[in-house]
Amino acid sequence: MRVDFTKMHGLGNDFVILDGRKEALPVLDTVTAAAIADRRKGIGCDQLILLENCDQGDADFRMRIFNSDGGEVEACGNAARAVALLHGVSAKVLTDGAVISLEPTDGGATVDMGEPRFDWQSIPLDYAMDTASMPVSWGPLCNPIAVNVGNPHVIFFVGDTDAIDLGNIGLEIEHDPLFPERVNVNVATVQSKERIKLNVWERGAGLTRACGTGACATAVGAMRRGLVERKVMVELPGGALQIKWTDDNRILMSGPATESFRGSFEWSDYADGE
Ligand SMILES: N[C@H](CCC[C@H](N)C(=O)O)C(=O)O
Repeated sequence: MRVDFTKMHGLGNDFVILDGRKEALPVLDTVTAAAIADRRKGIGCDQLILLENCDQGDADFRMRIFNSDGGEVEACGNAARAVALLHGVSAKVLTDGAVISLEPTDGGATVDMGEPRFDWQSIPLDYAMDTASMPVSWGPLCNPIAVNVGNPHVIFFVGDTDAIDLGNIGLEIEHDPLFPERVNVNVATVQSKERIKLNVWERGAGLTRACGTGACATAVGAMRRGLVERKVMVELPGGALQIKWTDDNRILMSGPATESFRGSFEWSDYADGE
């Protein structure tokens, strides 16, 4: 079966988007997702995004998210903006993490990512702990905050995020038994009450040029510690996102999204054993 795709990115965090809403696609399993996402033998992307029809409540459609390791996860902020641009009009989208609201803007989108969760069971952690100031450390990284913004994040605030070799320490923290569903690792520097500099090691994808949910989690974590205002710019290697934590406890993320190209592939070239 020949399948069409759209290649997109949000600040360099890139996606292959498959739209199964008009024509049902074959079942997408972990092995096939990883093969399509593979940058050497596949099309290559940080996350594979699958759009599907859904009859759930007020959602217009469903967005499924597969990291480049093939694992299906709950949330992807940059992909949400890309899907908003692709869809072209406002929409409510069902994800495994929450029903999110997409609002296309000129060259990007604003996404209501829902409410943050801070209790240790919602991150989740393996045992009870104060998620606002965790008494743990890995090398130079210590005393993080943990937030779930649909997916799990741990955030370290340091003096200079670029001085931390996240490519070396990220994998160890991602797979630490403290995080039973693994974790996205954020290392941030608060530059002012309105600006944060951030690098992210993503669960199931490694270092990426940007991480929308990481920007959301880091901004809310910094706000929770009183380090920044409730509207901040988060500067990632690929560019900046505006994050706002509203008075009614919603996280609003605004930023660009870009369509790179469109193409098609033979499903059997990537499916396992088909
Ligand atoms: N690696 C993340 C999913 C993608 C998040 C990131 N690409 C974003 O823009 O939010 C996870 O496993 O939770």
